[in-house]
Amino acid sequence: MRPAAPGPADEEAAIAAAETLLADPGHRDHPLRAALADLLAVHRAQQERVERLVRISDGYHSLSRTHSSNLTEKFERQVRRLEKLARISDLYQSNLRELTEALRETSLKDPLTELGNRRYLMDRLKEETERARRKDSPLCVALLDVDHFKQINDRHGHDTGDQALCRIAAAMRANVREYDTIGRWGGEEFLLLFPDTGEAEATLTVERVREAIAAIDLDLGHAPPLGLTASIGLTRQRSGETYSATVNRADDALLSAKQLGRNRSVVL
Ligand SMILES: Nc1nc2c(ncn2[C@@H]2O[C@H](COP(=O)(O)OP(=O)(O)OP(=O)(O)O)[C@@H](O)[C@H]2O)c(=O)[nH]1
Repeated sequence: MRPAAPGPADEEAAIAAAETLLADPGHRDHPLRAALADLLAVHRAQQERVERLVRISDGYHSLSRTHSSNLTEKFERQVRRLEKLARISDLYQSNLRELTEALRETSLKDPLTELGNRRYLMDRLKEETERARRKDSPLCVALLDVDHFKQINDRHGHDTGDQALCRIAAAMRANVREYDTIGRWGGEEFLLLFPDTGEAEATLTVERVREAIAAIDLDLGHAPPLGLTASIGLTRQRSGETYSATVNRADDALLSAKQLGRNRSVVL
């Protein structure tokens, strides 16, 4: 069996024993005393060197621990800052999208009647003309003009005129299909666009709209209710023609309706 390796307690006991021997005046002239003193000195120097190395190594470890925890904190701070920036940028972009959409809607809407405005109608006319051509399907266009509207303004005031326009817009909205387009062409004139619709069906629709307008009684409060009428010109787009040519023919039909006595529709 091998003897167990000496531990720190053995080392301390050996040093104490050596020191006792060296301090004993009885061993002053012993031939091995000088060698024992040298050995003890060498041991102490080595012990000191080891302790210094341990201190340096401990210092280095604690320094590197501090350094790496500083780096981790710095990294986490940067990540938090980036996350905040990403959130701000997302919010900014969604606000910008909403604003752009609101601006686009406003630029295409008539503020009084809340129907599409002339710019919107031009876009729709263009799109529907192209679609009708692609699909070889019928497209009808009508122009509607309120009768004697100037008189309404002159006799009852501009606000009553505005109210009349809103009621007419509502009557139009209530009497067309979901995929028809209606909008304010300008002043007291409106445009109706009937995709995938032949002349006969479109005539029925514009007549329904005209009757609904004729049934409006505008409450004036102080005077008997005010009746309204409108004249309508309707046409079907011809093969290969531009939408402005179609609108011009609808305008001619509207003029005829006015000339024939108003409150009627004419198809050209
Ligand atoms: N209240 C109001 N009036 C408007 C608006 N836009 C246009 N008008 C008026 O509409 C009137 C149109 O008059 P005219 O073009 O002479 O037509 P009309 O009196 O309807 O006559 P006919 O079309 O021949 O039956 C003008 O007095 C315009 O000032 C609006 O937004 N509100």
